Amino acid sequence: MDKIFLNDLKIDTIIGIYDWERHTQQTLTFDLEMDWDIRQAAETDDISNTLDYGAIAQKIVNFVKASDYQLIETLAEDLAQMLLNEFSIPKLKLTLSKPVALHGQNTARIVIERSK
Ligand SMILES: Nc1nc2c(c(=O)[nH]1)N=C([C@H](O)[C@@H](O)CO)CN2
Repeated sequence: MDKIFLNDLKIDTIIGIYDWERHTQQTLTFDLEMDWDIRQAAETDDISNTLDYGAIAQKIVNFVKASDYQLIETLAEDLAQMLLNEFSIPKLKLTLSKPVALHGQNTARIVIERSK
């Protein structure tokens, strides 16, 4: 299957389980891999025959900015379900990365694959 990628989408939002995280925005990074057969779009050169990654990016930004989850798991799951409902994506892989300070500056990351 062909893939359409949307990588390195950085969005500030409220996320986390600790008191300070409930009033301080943090920058999350999203990477999205979407299954899509690109041949019809390539033949017609028509945006309506493909997944518009610009429209998808805008939906992700709006969704994440309005959210205030505690866990990255919940955000990833709800975001994936929203994308499957709003767009004709047959299957997606979503990577969500969050900066954390555990032993120096680290990155926590979650990767989920979901399909319709
Ligand atoms: N599996 C998870 N573990 C942790 C999460 C999480 O969302 N999923 N969150 C935190 C804190 O919010 C942390 O990110 C603050 O730096 C800790 N563990």
